[in-house]
Amino acid sequence: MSRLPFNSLAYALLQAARIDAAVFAGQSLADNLLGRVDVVARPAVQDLVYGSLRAFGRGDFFLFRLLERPLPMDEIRALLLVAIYRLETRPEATHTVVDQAVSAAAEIAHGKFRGLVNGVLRSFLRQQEVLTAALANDPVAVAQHPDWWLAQLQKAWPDDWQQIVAAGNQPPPMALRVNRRRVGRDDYLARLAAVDIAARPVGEDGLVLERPQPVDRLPGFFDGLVSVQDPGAQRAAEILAPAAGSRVLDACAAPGGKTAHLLERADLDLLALDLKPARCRRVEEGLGRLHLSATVRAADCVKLDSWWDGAPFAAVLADVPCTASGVVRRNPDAKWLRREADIASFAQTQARILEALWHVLEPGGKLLYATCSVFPAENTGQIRRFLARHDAARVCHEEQLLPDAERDGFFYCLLEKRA
Ligand SMILES: C[S@@+](CC[C@H](N)C(=O)[O-])C[C@H]1O[C@@H](n2cnc3c(N)ncnc32)[C@H](O)[C@@H]1O
Repeated sequence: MSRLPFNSLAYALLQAARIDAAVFAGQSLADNLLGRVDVVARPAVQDLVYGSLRAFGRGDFFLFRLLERPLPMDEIRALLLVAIYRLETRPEATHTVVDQAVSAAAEIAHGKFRGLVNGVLRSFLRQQEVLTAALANDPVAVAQHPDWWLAQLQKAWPDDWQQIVAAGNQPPPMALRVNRRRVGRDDYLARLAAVDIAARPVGEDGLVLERPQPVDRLPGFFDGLVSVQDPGAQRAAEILAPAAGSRVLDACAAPGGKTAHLLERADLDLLALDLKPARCRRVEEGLGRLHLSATVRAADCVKLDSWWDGAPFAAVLADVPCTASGVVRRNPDAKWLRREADIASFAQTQARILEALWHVLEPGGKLLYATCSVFPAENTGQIRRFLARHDAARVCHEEQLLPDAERDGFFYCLLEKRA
């Protein structure tokens, strides 16, 4: 238990350091690590965690030069990274930040490292200009992505890799999907304007907000008028666009953003599967808020015997698990936790899922393969290998979205099974 007041910077720094340390130990932010933080401090902690992890390559560069010997404690290293991030991004009242970091250090390992934290942060402030100039020669520190990741991007996207990296280092934009069953997009824009929230249309149902907002500020959110969803993710329902009344499978559905979008656009006989029961509950909660309905089941979509009744589907969405290399700004931990070999391992899993789902698609039916990755082995490479195995498969549409100020990075390939 910490004795620090929940609204103090010291508490926020301490909690952010503990979460960063958990990430360095292999845990994912997706495991709701922020849930353990007092709700008063959560926005501040979230900013420190996401910001320091996005900038980890930079912070690590500084620490390597500031420390005389490696640190024995990951929580202290994380505290220094978080404090340096804060000092760099909000350079006012730097001495207060140092003092608050020292108070946070008092809560770790019986306060043994208070002097070290004080000394390292004060050296950082003294040497900040020189260290920042030196950073220009270190590609990992400048790009804030691991070297193998940069090499993959440079090979796949020789003209665009810098844009991809820059987008990955920014805080993500916040976008909404207007529930067209309940409200028109122009009407909803007017409702937002009435509460001083500026937004612009994107795609068929989307709105990008000028500034992120807590969902309780969004008119009608709890009544299902809108959902938070990236415009890149909204392309799935736009591309698959199953006809009203058709039998549709969403095979990797949780947390259910694309399931809901499909149902907002047409009345469907939709089966939503996900491997994990807890994640299936999130699909159900989302559908409940939006007043939509589908059959939701926890199942491994590859094991057809466990869930398939033998009746084929007219449309299948295969939004497969992937490296998430197109959405690093939303999961800044992922780029540091992943290893290069994960690309091949995801590609194998994806191939197994694609193979199984092809089997349940009716002749003449359409399957949309989707990833939120920018690595070709999971995208065009995957499809090329699939086409080599299946003569009846035809590509109707393919698109690779690269992350930018408006959208996350996604890949889509719409395949038709020739009758
Ligand atoms: C990219 S996410 C899906 C996002 C979702 N379509 C949405 O738009 O909200 C991939 C999901 O696939 C699930 N998954 C992974 N392997 C699976 C399998 N073999 N069968 C069913 N679901 C699987 C994961 O639990 C995860 O929830």
